[in-house]
Amino acid sequence: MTTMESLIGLVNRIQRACTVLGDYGGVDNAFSSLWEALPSVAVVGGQSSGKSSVLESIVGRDFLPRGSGIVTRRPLVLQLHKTEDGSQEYAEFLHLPKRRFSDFAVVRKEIQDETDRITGKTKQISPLSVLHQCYAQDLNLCLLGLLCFAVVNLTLIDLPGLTKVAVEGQPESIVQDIETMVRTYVEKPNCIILAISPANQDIATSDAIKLAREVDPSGERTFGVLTKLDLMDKGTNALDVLEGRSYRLQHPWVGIVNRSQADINKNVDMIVARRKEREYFATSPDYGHLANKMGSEYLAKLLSKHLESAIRARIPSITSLINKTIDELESEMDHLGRPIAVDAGAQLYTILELCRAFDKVFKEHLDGGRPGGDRIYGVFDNQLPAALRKLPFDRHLSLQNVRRVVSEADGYQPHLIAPEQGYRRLIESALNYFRGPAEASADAVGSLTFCIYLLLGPLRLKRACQKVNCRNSAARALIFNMKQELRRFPSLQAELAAAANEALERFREDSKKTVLRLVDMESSYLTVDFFRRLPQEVDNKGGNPAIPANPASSTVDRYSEMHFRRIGSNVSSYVGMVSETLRNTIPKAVVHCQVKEAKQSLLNYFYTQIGKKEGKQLSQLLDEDPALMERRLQCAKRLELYKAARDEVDSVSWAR
Ligand SMILES: Nc1nc2c(ncn2[C@@H]2O[C@H](COP(=O)(O)OP(=O)(O)OP(=O)(O)O)[C@@H](O)[C@H]2O)c(=O)[nH]1
Repeated sequence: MTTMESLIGLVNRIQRACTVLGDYGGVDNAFSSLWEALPSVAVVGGQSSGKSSVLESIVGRDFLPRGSGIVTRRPLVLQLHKTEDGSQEYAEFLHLPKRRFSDFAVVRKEIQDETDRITGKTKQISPLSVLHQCYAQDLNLCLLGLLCFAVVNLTLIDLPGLTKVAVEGQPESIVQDIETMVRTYVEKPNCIILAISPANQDIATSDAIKLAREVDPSGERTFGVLTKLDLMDKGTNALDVLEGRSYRLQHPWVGIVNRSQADINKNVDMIVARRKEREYFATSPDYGHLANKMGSEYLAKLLSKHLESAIRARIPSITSLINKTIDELESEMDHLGRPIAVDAGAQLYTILELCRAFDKVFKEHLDGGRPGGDRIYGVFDNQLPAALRKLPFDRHLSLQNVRRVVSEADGYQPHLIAPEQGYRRLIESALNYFRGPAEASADAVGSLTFCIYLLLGPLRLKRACQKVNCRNSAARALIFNMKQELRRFPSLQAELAAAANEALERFREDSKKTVLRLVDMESSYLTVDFFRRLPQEVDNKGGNPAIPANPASSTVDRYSEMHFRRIGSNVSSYVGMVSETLRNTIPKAVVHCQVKEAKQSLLNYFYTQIGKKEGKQLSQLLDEDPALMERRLQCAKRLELYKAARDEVDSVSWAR
């Protein structure tokens, strides 16, 4: 295969891919228009100027509806392909993908029918294009010899003719509508314009030239084609135009003689028509000297050369466009996640993977770098000490209460030396107050649940991601991916949330029991040392408490106010000591029972829950949203096409 042929194949395949993908020009598409990077040829001109006839000549096949009045009512996108030697020629339509037409008369009928289907049998026009592909055996030896120079497989676009007035059956806006539609094709910088003007009209009135000049002021991509040379008034000729004197174009004008309406009616075939055209120029007294630069064959050759250089010039931008699209598609595929496996083993694997990812992110919440863990510390550092400080020991150890409790404990026989029972009762009832804050700490560490919400709450995705330390972009990506993955499977997500909450609830209960036990332990055995070290009763007359009092003198004051105050203050320091201990041990117990446990066994818990499920239940957990599945399929299809296009670009050798 020559370089040019690979290039041609590439262009055609990419164009076909674009059309299939809906990346066709004019359609606003996220994948930006690859189509626009590829050259094509559009015929533009007034109504009945001979556009379809010119196009047919280039193709070398009779397949387009031609005639007087408005014939072309929809843009026709035509791609020419070369088939393998020996295989039959055929045509295909995008709207009939499986059908091959080998009779070109039927092709013409199908174009007409398809146009009628869209526009009705009216004189209305439609901007929807008909994609038509023509597969010819060997374009160089094409039936009529017409394409003998046309080595490039052309993509050609036949457009409705420009008009000046709306005729019966057409809306007033039609003139503007046609112009707008034609403009959308020809204003693209990749569009090579065949500006068709009939020679039997003054070139100054040419709609084609007018429009071409507007969209291509430099004339780089405009080819002036003068049709109907044979219909000029006797004694006149078009030499001024053809030799560039009337209106100069960047590329030379090409004169054409197409089949007349009479020829069409008589079914004059293309071989005959081309021969007649050649004879016309060869024998024309006016154009004889230009004969080798006139006619359909020459036009095709000119176009081929131009197209080749246009394609070459565009290759770099096509490559980068393809690569950009592939990148976009790949990152979208990453977000959409892998397709779900069908067999139970792989499904289980997917689920367990997600559980693992969930567990990992959850741990990161606890260990730092993510919100959640800090809340737990907040409980230990603020909430617990504040609650401990607020306990009503002042009231409990008021003189009045101490006296009452001690007296009640003494019963009928007041204590002799120290109110042992009274102390115990006072301390025990004071210690009871610790139960509240202890339990509350275990509850507050329900922040673990908050972490679960951060992870699983469907609406919190953005917020959770925002909360993640901005500097830590890898962590942000991890949580985003995991949430994105989980989001695919609402049932699994719900199941995970339920399992996590259930596990955390169990850990919380356990932690509550443990902290209460800590408090109970404090009441079960009092620190003897504390009491041993207590100074003995001192003389209430202002004696130094550090100096042991004389027991004989102190008995005098045993039931005095000072005595009870001292008891209260001793109990208070004991309780203070316990409070200090609990302030340190409650966090340990909570972390041990809840946080550590959650970190260690949440995953196991998931595994046990999931392990109980049967095959069918597993697939129910992976009940992905159908819209997402569809989106992934589309993406994958596009990706495949674009990758194939990239491979083709890569495989084209640019050596001439
Ligand atoms: N004698 C002669 N007739 C021509 C020539 N070119 C086109 N015609 C006739 O002009 C009429 C219109 O030709 P088409 O090829 O259908 O023109 P068109 O511009 O595609 O028309 P619309 O699609 O309707 O705008 C037909 O009857 C053709 O036979 C030519 O060079 N010489």
